[in-house]
Amino acid sequence: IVEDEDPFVSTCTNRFERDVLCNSINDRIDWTMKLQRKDLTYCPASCRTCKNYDYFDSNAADVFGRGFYSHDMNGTMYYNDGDGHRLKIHYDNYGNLYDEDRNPIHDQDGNWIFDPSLMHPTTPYEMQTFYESVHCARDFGRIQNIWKTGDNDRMYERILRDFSQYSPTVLSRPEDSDYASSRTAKDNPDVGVGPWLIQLENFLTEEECDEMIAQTKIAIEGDDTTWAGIANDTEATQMGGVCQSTQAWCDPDHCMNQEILQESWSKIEDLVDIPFATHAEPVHFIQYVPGQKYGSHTDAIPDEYDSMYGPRLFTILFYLNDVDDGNGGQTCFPKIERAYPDASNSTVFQEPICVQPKKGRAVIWPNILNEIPDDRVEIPDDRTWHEAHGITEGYKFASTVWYHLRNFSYAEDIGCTNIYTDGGDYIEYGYDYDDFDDDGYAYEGEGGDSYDEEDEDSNSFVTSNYVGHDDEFDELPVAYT
Ligand SMILES: O=C(O)CCC(=O)C(=O)O
Ligand SMILES: [Fe+2]
Repeated sequence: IVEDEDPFVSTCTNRFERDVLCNSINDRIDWTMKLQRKDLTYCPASCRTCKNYDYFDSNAADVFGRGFYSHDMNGTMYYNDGDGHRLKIHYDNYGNLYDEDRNPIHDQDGNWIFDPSLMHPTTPYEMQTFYESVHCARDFGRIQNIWKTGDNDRMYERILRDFSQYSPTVLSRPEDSDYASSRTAKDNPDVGVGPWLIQLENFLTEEECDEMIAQTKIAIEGDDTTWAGIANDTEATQMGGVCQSTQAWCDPDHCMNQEILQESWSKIEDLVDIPFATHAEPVHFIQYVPGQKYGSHTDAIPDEYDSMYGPRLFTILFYLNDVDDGNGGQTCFPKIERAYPDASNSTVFQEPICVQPKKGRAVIWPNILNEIPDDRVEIPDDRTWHEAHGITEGYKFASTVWYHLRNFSYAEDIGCTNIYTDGGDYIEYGYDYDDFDDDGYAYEGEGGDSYDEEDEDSNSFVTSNYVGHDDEFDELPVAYT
């Protein structure tokens, strides 16, 4: 039973929500502990969330055959038998109903009354879905957005104004920004029009870059990969071949705590003016060897939009080593419009904007639009799709910092970021029925062997982040004149 002092519970004033709903969830959590999810010892995030799970409002005459059941505001369930009797009732994991003395309740045909809407999820997949939808639902009342409409533009403008030490270059900017008024696509064909895209030089020091490379290698090669969502070549193939690099997340307990990297984190926090510890995802590392590339994709993950921690506001990509011009490795933005008038004043399109990897260089771009309607419905910015060209020799090391609209570390603390924190497990447990046996238990071992296109809809992380389609390139940008 939950404790009143629990801050999560105190927001749930209705005993029904607290005791009936929360206990029913807790019952189920036990036997899914093998999934290594955090135990749910408190009420779902808020009463608002609980209300979505108000099973008991309906008149259930059709289930009972006669009479109906109901609940009072204290959360006690009643069976109204149609003969004027109102009995307290209970139910079990299978939705079977019991009277106050825990005897089965039968309908007039002698069948034990059962309500499927009360049935507990039976497979880890169902459990996981239920757990996440209730426990990890967005809580509008208590979890605030860190940005409002306009903050997106303001950040890039502030970077241009206040961070000359990084020699910022504008690769693209909104048509109507203050900055744009002095430069248009016409008089500066190199500048893209649409989303912000800013390049910064020497943002990370040599030492910081080397440390990140060292940490990337530890995450990829070492045993200590507790927080490493490694997507290797084999899995890349399963992901539709888009992401053919080796990737890992910086372990919050080790990698993120490295002394030398504290300076990097604080520089990033100064740059974007949003708390790093709360709103940034643990840093993501990428290693490329010849033959590997990263196909066109967006860093915006649709399923995150309604999540507790919200979408990725922007991406800061850091290059950790130099890659010579001729050796590939560029990050390109094929959808950003870049145009200039030719002799006859009609519009000519240029090649996509590309950035060459250079040690310490950073590029920053938005993943959501400047407008945040109602301060709650965020819109992904589809213009910042990007791809990384393959390299022809050596290595390319890069890292990405993703900031979220809402508090990521809070969501992490209460077990609501498992698509990240379980790392490689997201494939093993990746919402994939095929990974569970008939009794609903996850198969031992590697898992992830059954990922295929059909699973896309049910596997939010893998598909929405990594699976892009080459025909994205077929859309010509809209002319800008
Ligand atoms: O390596 C690059 O240039 C791009 C990496 C990237 O797009 C990502 O990590 O999401
Ligand atoms: Fe990306």
